[in-house]
Amino acid sequence: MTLLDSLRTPEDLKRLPADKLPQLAAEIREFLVTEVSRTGGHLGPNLGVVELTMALHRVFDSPRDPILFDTGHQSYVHKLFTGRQDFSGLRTRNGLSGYPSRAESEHDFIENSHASTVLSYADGLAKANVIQRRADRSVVAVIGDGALTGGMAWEALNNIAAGSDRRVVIVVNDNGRSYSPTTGGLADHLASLRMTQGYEQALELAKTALNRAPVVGQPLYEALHGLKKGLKDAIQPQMMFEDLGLKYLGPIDGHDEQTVEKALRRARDFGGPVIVHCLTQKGKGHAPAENHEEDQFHAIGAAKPAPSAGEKPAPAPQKWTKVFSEEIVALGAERSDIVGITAAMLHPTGLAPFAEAYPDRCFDVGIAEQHAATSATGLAMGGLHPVMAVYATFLNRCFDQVLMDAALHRQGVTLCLDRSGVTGPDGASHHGMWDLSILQVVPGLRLAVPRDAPRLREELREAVAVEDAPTVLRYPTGAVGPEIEAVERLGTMDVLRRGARDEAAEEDSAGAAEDLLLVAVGPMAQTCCEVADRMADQGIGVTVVDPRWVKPLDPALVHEAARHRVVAVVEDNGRVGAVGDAVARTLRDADLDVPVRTFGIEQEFLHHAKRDDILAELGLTPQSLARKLTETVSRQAETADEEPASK
Ligand SMILES: Cc1ncc(C[n+]2csc(CCOP(=O)(O)OP(=O)(O)O)c2C)c(N)n1
Ligand SMILES: CC(=O)[C@@H](O)[C@H](O)COP(=O)(O)O
Ligand SMILES: [Mg+2]
Repeated sequence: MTLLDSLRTPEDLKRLPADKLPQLAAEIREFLVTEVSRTGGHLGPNLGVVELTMALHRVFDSPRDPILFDTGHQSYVHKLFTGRQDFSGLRTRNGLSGYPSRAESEHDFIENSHASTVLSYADGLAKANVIQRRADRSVVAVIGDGALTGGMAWEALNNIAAGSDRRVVIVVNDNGRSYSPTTGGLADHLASLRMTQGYEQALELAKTALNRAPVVGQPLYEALHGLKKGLKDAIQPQMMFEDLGLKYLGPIDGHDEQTVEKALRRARDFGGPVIVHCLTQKGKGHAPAENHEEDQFHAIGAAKPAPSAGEKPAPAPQKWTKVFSEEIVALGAERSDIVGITAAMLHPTGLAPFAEAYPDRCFDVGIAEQHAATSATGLAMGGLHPVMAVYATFLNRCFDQVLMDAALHRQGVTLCLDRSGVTGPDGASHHGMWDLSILQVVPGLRLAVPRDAPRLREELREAVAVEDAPTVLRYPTGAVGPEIEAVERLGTMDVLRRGARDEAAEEDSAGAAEDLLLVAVGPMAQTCCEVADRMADQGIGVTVVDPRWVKPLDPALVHEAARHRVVAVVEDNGRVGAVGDAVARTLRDADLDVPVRTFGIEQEFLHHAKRDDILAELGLTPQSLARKLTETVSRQAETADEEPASK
């Protein structure tokens, strides 16, 4: 049995003799590399917090002292110490979440994987401890250097610093990276603090050497120490955290478990807000991760089965991100006013090639989507056309900036939302299921949902041509589907299939020449064409249209709807207030009394599982949609033949 096998609770860890901890750390790293390489997940961040998490659970008494993780992608080791060592189903249906999960353990608190929130939770929990006379308890918040570039973190620090009687231990897990090296003035300051660790070590060496030197040694060491203080002040003009009124401990080696324990005990016993600045390395102990320049194995995919002997590996499918990446580089060559903005996700959003081609025209603002959106508005006011690439779920973070900065000022800012719709293994706070709803209320904003690669290219070009309103494109994770050519374009809307109802069918009393108008939103076009084919086999006439721009909808949609018995809208977004509701409202406003059925994601928080499995569970498959719509059309046909038209 390994040491890791013997651990079921944090108490088991506390009982381990210190001299066993290096062996335990090695076992944990071997476990993480083996398991996460197979399942996929955040290998690099978790390899970087092995000793740190050991020390946390040996010093504090979780969950009495909550141990909180910002973003939560680095909580695998915490899970190992709190009774969860079966990683076989990590990030899959019914398997362990890749983030803390309150359903999994009392030791878990924050499930939201949106960065920079942990200090606010800690502030609240610490205030609750004081009010409820639990002031002897500590609240521990682990925040990465990347998450520390998010504005919320500084809002929280401002409040935490004001509570000298509140036991908040802030552990800065500083590995110098988000995905890429962390950017900005704060990152530089942290880097300069990291430098002092070098000074400390050098000084320790000097002190040891000098102490051996008779007589002259001690005074010389004092002089060196004074020099170091001067140097420190020179290099770090302001110890920012201490100026905020926060006790600062560090920087310390986050991989020296005993040093971390010692610092955490000091912090715990301080009795007020303390920052413990730990220097760590993402991917620590696994050379392929340590040496991975792009992101040190921040998030790796599940191992793919090796091709059988003689079998040629299938060509990698074209991904949505790659299509965007290529087109924005092409646009950058054609238009010198186009600039790129990322919130610490240069590679994952596909902006890296643009940044490589045009380094002066691409800005990584850190994990700061709110700043990104308003800075983009400033760039537009300054005569440029910014293209801001973010994951769809993180658009939520900057909704007010899109509304009251970009849209209110009618500025030509283009947002490209990757990972829209159901994403899958990252769970509830990562599914991009909100944007088609929340953006409906932004006056003047234009919203496109490309169905395939040519339409992404085409609609991106249409978007950057708009200079008096924000424009948005959204596309899903993973591989792009087959290209679907239109049979007709009506305004901005594409007709993909005309109903194939048998010729004998006359227009019914309601004037409907066709049975069903199927409005396919973006990539759901492939599913909807399959639905049309299935229903055609039942003799049901289905017209499939792709609006391309779902805001504003083209008036041609109303004319098409008037020729059909039923209208249905299928989208990969929460149903409430999304395109389906927009279509229904538009038809009502046109006094068109045609029934509208909307299909999408029920307005609930979705668990983690594979994207296709979740879409199937939601009924967003050709089989399920065809069955439901056949029933609807049949019912409507009976009703229409019984009642006079009211159109
Ligand atoms: C608001 C928000 N934007 C972007 C992301 C995507 N994201 C996940 S982890 C990460 C980097 C986090 O860096 P850091 O806080 O330093 O943690 P580390 O991975 O280095 O441990 C980013 C940008 C996110 N989770 N939340
Ligand atoms: C934690 C986080 O927000 C990201 O690391 C996310 O897990 C990446 O998702 P993709 O794998 O889709 O890029
Ligand atoms: Mg980091």
